[in-house]
Amino acid sequence: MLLSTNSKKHKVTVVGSGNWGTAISKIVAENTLQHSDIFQETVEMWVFEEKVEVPKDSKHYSASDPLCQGTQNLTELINKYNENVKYLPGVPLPKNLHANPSLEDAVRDSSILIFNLPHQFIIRICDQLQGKILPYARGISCIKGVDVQESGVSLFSETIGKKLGIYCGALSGANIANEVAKELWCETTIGYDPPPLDSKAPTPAGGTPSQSQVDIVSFEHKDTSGQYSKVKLRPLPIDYPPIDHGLFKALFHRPYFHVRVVSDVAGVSLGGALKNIIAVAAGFVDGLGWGDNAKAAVMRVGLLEMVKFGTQFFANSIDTRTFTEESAGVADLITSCSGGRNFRCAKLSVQRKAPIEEIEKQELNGQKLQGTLTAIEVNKFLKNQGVENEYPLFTGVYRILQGEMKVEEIPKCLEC
Ligand SMILES: NC(=O)C1=CN([C@@H]2O[C@H](COP(=O)(O)OP(=O)(O)OC[C@H]3O[C@@H](n4cnc5c(N)ncnc54)[C@H](O)[C@@H]3O)[C@@H](O)[C@H]2O)C=CC1
Ligand SMILES: O=C(CO)COP(=O)(O)O
Repeated sequence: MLLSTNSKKHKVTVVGSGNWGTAISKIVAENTLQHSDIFQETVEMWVFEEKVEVPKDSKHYSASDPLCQGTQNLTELINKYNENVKYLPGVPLPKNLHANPSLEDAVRDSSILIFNLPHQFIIRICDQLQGKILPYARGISCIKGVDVQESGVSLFSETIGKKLGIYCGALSGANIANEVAKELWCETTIGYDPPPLDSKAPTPAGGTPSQSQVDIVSFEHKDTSGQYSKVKLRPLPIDYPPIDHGLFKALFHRPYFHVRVVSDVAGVSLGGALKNIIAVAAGFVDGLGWGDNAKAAVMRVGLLEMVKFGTQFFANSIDTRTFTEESAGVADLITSCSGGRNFRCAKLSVQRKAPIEEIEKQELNGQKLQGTLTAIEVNKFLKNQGVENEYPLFTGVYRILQGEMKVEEIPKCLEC
């Protein structure tokens, strides 16, 4: 347990409750109990409410239980059974995790916000959150995707930060949610690098000002088009424990979930987004029965394209060693190309000769692929930049998804 002399405790909310959203909520709720001197024990998990039936093979199913009759609100089922019977079935959740269908209520008074939902939904959620969160909250984005707009591409950690006026870091790694939820050992990477503190702020006995002593720090986001936008970062009131690398380790590290905290938010975010395109390619070649060598070749070329993309478009903010040295890079690429959903659905789409969107609907029970959308979004950006041909694997995946290229042509496109 970390010792704290601060009078206020951090309240933590997880925005999202899918497969990974629920697994991360479990981890965080275990840690708020363990570190109850710095965190409020109850963790709020915002749930996009939907009607769900308790499956007949669930251990909770009983013909005499009114909650097992017909469809019920997912939040009620989660709170009654301490299990997300739809998105993380069979995994007991801590009792201090509270499923909340109201976004506004879930984030009220939370000083730490964890964003964990499919990337296509986050912008709308941020719009709904504006003015509803503590102005001095800090965020961590677990989202794997990039935000492509007319002006350029930005990381979701940046987009969230800009839209909500807060600082937001990122968490990503080789973390297939079902394995993590079963407490099988793995590693993850957290990127957190808030802006330098205002040196004019009063300092204790000549020391460096802590986050809580600074009035307002403005920091700049720059997207790939070179556009700057200023965000005023509100100070954390002095009575909270400071939010730093140590605090995030306390919040996320578990004996089965090993956390490394780094400063390279761009590397952590981009690695998680781009590897999903490569996992789709790996699934395609595996679907043809081409074996592990072909898959390894796709991964090699994909890793090079990840490094090139980071160097070309995020030169000022990225450390591309994150791709080769951290869980958020090569390790995530390997696990995703071995057993991730993007890989599995792409493989089935080739085997069944069916569009991948159809497989997604048939196989994932409401879970969402990120690689297919990301391939389309990244392609739009690369086209705008006039460099589509410099990324043959990313472009090949896009063309296959559009029906403009055959999976069998992947080797040809990698040689050109
Ligand atoms: N599942 C995994 O193994 C891992 C996933 N990730 C990443 O974490 C992020 C979240 O993924 P998951 O939690 O697995 O999600 P998921 O793939 O399970 O998606 C289902 C979630 O989307 C929500 N949803 C559906 N329609 C919505 C709407 N209109 N508005 C808001 N939410 C809606 C559902 O309520 C449900 O919570 C993604 O970016 C993913 O790439 C990262 C590591 C592991
Ligand atoms: O990101 C993941 C593992 O780290 C999961 O990838 P999928 O979304 O392809 O399952």
